[in-house]
Amino acid sequence: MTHEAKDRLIFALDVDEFAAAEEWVKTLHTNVGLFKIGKQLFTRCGPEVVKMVQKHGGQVFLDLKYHDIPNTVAKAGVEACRLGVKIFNVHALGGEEMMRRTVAEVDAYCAKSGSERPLLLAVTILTSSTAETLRGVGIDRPVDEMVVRLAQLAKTAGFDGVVASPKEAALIRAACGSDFAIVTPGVRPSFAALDDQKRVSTPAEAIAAGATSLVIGRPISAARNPLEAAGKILLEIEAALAT
Ligand SMILES: O=C(O)c1cc(=O)[nH]c(=O)n1[C@@H]1O[C@H](COP(=O)(O)O)[C@@H](O)[C@H]1O
Repeated sequence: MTHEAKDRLIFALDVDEFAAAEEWVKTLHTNVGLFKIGKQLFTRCGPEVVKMVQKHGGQVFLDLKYHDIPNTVAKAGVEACRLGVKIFNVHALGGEEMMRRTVAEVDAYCAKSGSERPLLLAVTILTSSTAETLRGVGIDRPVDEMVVRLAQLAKTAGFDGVVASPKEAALIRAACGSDFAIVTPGVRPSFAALDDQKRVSTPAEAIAAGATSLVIGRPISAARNPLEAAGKILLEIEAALAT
């Protein structure tokens, strides 16, 4: 496998125990470059679990989806830098000022400390949401319009990319240009179940639409042979990159 494909595969460590997380990292690190630590695992285990992934040679996507007043999110972002994570994210719905302040404080911290600057991603509209979900919170716009609008806002604020459904990757690529990262969850290889995801694509479709990395959890963790499932996904990513 080339590093190219492996570094585009992000495994969602959606487990509640340190030992289970470590087992996954040991099992998958040959086929997976980045491990996503989300709210469940981080709330249970804290920064120690970030260090554990790094100790095994994996890189960390800290998926805490910050959404708060600008000062609070910017300061949380600096703490994410201090942990040495490769990627962290916020909700684009937190607004332009929240994102701008975060970029400014992260840049200042990294310049001063000499640490590598993480990739800053903004979540657009969650892949579990539909037009009905948006209407329920008073947003009467179509999902794809909101996604593009939030992606453009993130780019204007200085963010490196977005988290979005692969269904909207092509629209984001067209609106935000070629050097903007598009990280897509909601990816389901043909061998996997949909679970609670609603707007999904296969790995090949996601890459062809312009996704730069894929976040995949249950299609790997629920597979009979998870390492083999990750390997099949890598092959699909490689084939899509070659076309
Ligand atoms: O930010 C995310 O990672 C994320 C955003 C989104 O819109 N949808 C989404 O599913 N996710 C995350 O991506 C992962 C998807 O996991 P699976 O559905 O098991 O592949 C979960 O950890 C979600 O929290």
